[in-house]
Amino acid sequence: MKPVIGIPGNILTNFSPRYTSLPITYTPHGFIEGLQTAGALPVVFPISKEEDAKHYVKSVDAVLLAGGQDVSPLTYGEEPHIKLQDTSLIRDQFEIAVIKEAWTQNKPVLAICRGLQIFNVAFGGTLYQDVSLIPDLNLQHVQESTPETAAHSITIENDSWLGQLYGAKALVNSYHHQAIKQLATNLRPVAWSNDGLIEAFESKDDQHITVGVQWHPELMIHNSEAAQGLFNAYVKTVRDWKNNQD
Ligand SMILES: NCCCC(=O)O
Repeated sequence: MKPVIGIPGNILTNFSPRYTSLPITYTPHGFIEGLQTAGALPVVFPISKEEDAKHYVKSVDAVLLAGGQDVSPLTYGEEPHIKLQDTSLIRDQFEIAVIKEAWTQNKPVLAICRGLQIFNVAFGGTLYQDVSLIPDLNLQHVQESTPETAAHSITIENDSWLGQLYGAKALVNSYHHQAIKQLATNLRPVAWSNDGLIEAFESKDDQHITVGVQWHPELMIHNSEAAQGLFNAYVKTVRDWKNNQD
């Protein structure tokens, strides 16, 4: 059986000047294609009431958290900095409910870019609202080159899921202006950029399968075996985990 992977979606309100009153529920296609190529069945969860999160999570084998808007600082007790960009509090609230349910139901989670950031916030972590607020920042984290191009290197913990996949070093693209400040206590950092930003985390305990990455593998799947390899490895992990549950 192919594993079913739920992706909390987003709402596009301005997809066409002719249809301004026709909001569209969507997720970027790279996440769909990466999972389908890896042998999974992706489904999109529409932004919904928080109490519905448990039903959505129960209906799938695993979750993928996609990229998108900035996480609202109201979710981690801060006021909006002047450099904060577009936010969606209803998306944040539903995704936090999905994340907590996935943790409670012990379902694997792959969290990408904003997904990594909101997973961290869901369990009490905080964010830099803009990378310019980070002391000693010296890398381009919003790359000027095209998205399928790797922009900087990361150093990876050997003793981690990502380390098993990539080894001690990898090249990644970079499209984020927010970043992890305080990491949630149930997570451990497993990859860093050369200027010290957390580029990936995993769960601290052995019971939960959680992988968060700050880069965008879904934008590199046509150009990088390593990028599609992340989706392949995640789907294999979900399939193995599912077989162990049966
Ligand atoms: N907008 C939130 C995810 C990417 C970023 O940090 O810019």
